[in-house]
This record gives sequence, structure tokens and C-alpha cells, in this order.
Amino acid sequence: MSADPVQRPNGQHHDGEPEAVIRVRDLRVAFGDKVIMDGLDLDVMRGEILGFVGGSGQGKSVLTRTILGLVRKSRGTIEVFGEDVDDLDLAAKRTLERRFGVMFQQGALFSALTVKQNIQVPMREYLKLSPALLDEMAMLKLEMVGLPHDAADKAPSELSGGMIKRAALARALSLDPEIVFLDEPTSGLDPIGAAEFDELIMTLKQTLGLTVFMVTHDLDSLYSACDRIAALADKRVIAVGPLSTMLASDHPWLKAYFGGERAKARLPASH
Ligand SMILES: Nc1ncnc2c1ncn2[C@@H]1O[C@H](COP(=O)(O)OP(=O)(O)OP(=O)(O)O)[C@@H](O)[C@H]1O
Repeated sequence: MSADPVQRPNGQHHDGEPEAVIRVRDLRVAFGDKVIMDGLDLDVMRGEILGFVGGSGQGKSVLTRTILGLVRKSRGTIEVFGEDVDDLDLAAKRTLERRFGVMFQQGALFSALTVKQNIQVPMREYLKLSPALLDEMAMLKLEMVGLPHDAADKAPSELSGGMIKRAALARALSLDPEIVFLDEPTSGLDPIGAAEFDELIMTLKQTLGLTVFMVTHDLDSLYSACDRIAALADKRVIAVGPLSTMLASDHPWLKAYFGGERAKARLPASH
């Protein structure tokens, strides 16, 4: 891979232009005859929290998995950090994987491992570290996500829903990624837990300069945590921008989603 572009915490490239860390163009993904995405374009900018919305089964998870290289595309380009992923050899792909952190729906922790061991799974795969250093790093990640030290030796089954999410986030952060993918991170949390998790994501974005790609149905997260929102419908991204762009859209799905009583009741006073 070529040298990284100069990183700026405010998402600016060195020439002052915002930098797209993920650039998807004309993407088509199909399973047999079933076309999931066709002609999809999307940019994810460095340092932003991008909320990704769309009706159930529209392809939000498939898009995430396609960007991560887990699903084959039948057309289009995906550039990550300025490089076309099709041009990368195996070694470069592995290097790229280390710059991603992924938190799957429901946390997806290994139930037979402790929290600490879960956090150490990616470290063991990619880094050659002594057991003492592995422990030290896992404890740092625990602190980063606001979990107490005594959570380290617990099994996932001993944790509350909110703690499981935090442990899964700690694992996603284990290799100090530049981009984290979060699949419905606040689903199943009560409103207080969800708001605390959003706060945590915003703090990590500020302190680590993280870029966050967050699939979510949570209106509060969209309103309070996301810098921009991208909406998936009709097999492509139909709108992308701040909340005001979503509210101004004439697309029937967006009108129903953001114009419904539930959405309006939660809308921040400024809109
Ligand atoms: N491996 C696969 N083989 C065949 N079809 C698949 C595969 N993975 C996903 N699909 C189909 O692709 C479509 C999009 O699925 P996806 O999980 O991305 O939806 P989603 O937008 O994330 O939905 P939800 O909000 O309900 O999680 C669905 O119809 C699903 O059945």
C-alpha cells in the first residue's frame, strides 16, 4: 500500500478538502437473480460519524460486508484510503483489515472466552505480543469503553446488555482502527444505555479521530450522534447529508421515516 495521506482530526485532507476514506461507485451486488444493490454510490469522510439507514432487508448489512470484502460485488469500485480494493494483493488486504474495526449486531462475542480474551482475539491474530503486554492492552481497551477492570475475567453471559455492547466495542478497537463499522449498536439497549453508548462513540470520535460507519434504526442516535446520514432504498443511496437533507427529501421512504409521528416527536428543537 502507498503511504497514508496526512491525517487531520477534523477530517480535512492536507489540501483542505474533506477526505473520503471510503469511496463506493456504481456498486452492484446480487445473490443469484436477487439484486440487492445496483448503481450505489457512497462516500464516508474521515472523522465523521455516518449513520446508515434503510428499510429492513434493503441491504445495509450486505453493503457493510461488501466494503469489508466479505461479499463479492458484481460491478463497481470500492476505494478505501484512496486505494481500489481490487488492486490489493493478499498482504495489502491484511494490512487494510487492521485499519478496520467491526462490531457486529448483538456484539457477537465468543461465549467460551472471557471479556479480556475476546478483546485479545484480533491482537493474537495480527500482533506478536507477550502475554503481559496483551493483558495490558486489553485493560486499556476496557478503560477506553468505560468498563470496570473486574469485567475482564467475566464471561459474556455474566454481563448486562450494555456491558456486552461495550465489550464488543473494545474488541472492535483492539487494533487501534481508523474506521469502525457498527451494526445497530444501540439495539436492545434502554434509552439511557443507548444515549450513553452514543456519548461514548462521540467521545471516541473526538479523542481518537475515528471515522464511524454506523448502521442504525435508532432515531435518537441519528439526531444526536451522526454528522451525516445516508439512506438506502431502491438498491442505492437515495440521499446523503445532515439531518436537514433527510427532512427536505421528497422520497416516499424518507418522508415516512423522518416524517412519521415517532420521528417528529423526537426531533431536536432546532429542526
Ligand atoms: N449470503 C446471502 N445469500 C443470499 N441472500 C442474502 C445473503 N445475505 C443477505 N441476503 C439478502 O440480502 C437482502 C439484504 O439483507 P441485509 O441483511 O443486508 O438487510 P438489512 O438492510 O441489513 O436488514 P435489517 O435492517 O433487517 O438488518 C435480504 O433480502 C437478505 O435476505
